[in-house]
Amino acid sequence: MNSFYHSTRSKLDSVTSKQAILRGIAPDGGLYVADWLGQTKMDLAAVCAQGFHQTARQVLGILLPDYAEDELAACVEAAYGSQWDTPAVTPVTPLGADWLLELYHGPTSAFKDVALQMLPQLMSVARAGDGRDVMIVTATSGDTGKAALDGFAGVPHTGVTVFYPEGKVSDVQHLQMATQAGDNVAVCAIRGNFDDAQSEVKSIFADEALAQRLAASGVALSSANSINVGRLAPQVTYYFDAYAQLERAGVVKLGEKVTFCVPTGNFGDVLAGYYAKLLGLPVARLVVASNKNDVLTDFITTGTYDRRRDFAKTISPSMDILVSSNLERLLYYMSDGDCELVASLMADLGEKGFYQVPEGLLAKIQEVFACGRADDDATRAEIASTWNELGALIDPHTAVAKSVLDAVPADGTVRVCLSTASPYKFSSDVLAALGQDTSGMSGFACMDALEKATGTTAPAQLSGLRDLPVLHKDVCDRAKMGAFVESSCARVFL
Ligand SMILES: N[C@@H](CCOP(=O)(O)O)C(=O)O
Repeated sequence: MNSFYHSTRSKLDSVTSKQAILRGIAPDGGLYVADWLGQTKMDLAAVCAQGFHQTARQVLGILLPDYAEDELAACVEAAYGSQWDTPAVTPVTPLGADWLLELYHGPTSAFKDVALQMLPQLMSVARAGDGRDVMIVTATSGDTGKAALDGFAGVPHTGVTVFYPEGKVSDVQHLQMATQAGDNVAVCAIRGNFDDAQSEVKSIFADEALAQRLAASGVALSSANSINVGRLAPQVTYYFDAYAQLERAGVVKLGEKVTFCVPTGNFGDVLAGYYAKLLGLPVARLVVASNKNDVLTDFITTGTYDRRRDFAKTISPSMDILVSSNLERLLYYMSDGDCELVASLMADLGEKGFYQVPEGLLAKIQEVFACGRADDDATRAEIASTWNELGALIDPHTAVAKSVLDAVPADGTVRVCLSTASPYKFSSDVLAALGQDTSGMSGFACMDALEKATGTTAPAQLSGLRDLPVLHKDVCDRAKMGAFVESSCARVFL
């Protein structure tokens, strides 16, 4: 069996998983995919009898086959250690009749930590055989940025540059990034939205002249976004581990199907669930939950992906995305590897702003994926009812998913709602959703009031932000992002 990755848009260029991780994105702008995905299955009975670490080693062993077992074992130990506030890493807890998969127990209080505590380990192993310095260039709508900064800060021969949309992340998300210390980090706000940042980052990766100038100094660029297969693969683990927790608790019988509801903008988190299904996890449905930027929900309903719509700023900012990168991978797998089709759909998206998939392809997608949307009012109502009726304090992204899950007709399956961030990253919106007047209150006053109102405690890494100096104040236009990356490389590596 071949164990290579290639682009979603062409099969000509085969690379190992280490090379795919180092590159981040394929040279033709496609995303790395593997035709052998799904040929090797996880042993579900074994998964149910073991913990998160062992499952992580096995998932990564399948998805990243050119890493040696001992390399992966070391990566897993380093990624999932005492920086997590629970040894379970991603515990599953009851949520009324459903279940909550808590993904926010890592150092930056968001699900991104599961992959971004791992990616620097994977990158370091891959880099050892390559020799170049690596600058990680990342676009964020709020959570990926801080998780990438935390993961890569201080990693030898590696730098990290993060771009976020000015004024479009929460106060806490902003401070998490703006206070990040480290000689190898750079943070810059951009005038625009997340899509502007992500599109420009992709243009930077495709800029051959820039690549040559950097190569002359021994520097290569890579990505910490879910376009990088090294970001995606670690996220598969928590789907299996959640299933194992439910099986051990007697909630599901071995082999019984489970539904997962995932709040998603860039489609990475829910695609990891699809990878888990391909690796043998009994998945009934993957429910895609959108906020007002409901381009994915429209697509799964109609087969037309149309980004020509107003970009909405919502109280779930990490999902404020209209160009959803990882859908490209799903199109590849669901079209049985039709690179030509994927390339033409992506060309349509770039040139016309929309594409329409063939009916048969849509039907295949709808067999696996359900969808729904929740606007800000529904999100606030869900935060309030989940707290008042179930005693669970959830963040706005989780509330979007919970609201969507509540609206999906019950089919008798056990249902798991992915909880992607700590509510304290969005203290003022969560406090307001609970009915408190937050006018005139600072973000930290809201955090304190939320603790008082609920008897819960903000993670120390969030409440401690108030004592840290702001180190990053750069703001630039989209057109200047390439120059910012180049100057970051010069500062970090030369
Ligand atoms: N929701 C993300 C946006 C980028 O998505 P990614 O999963 O591709 O990194 C964020 O919070 O930054």
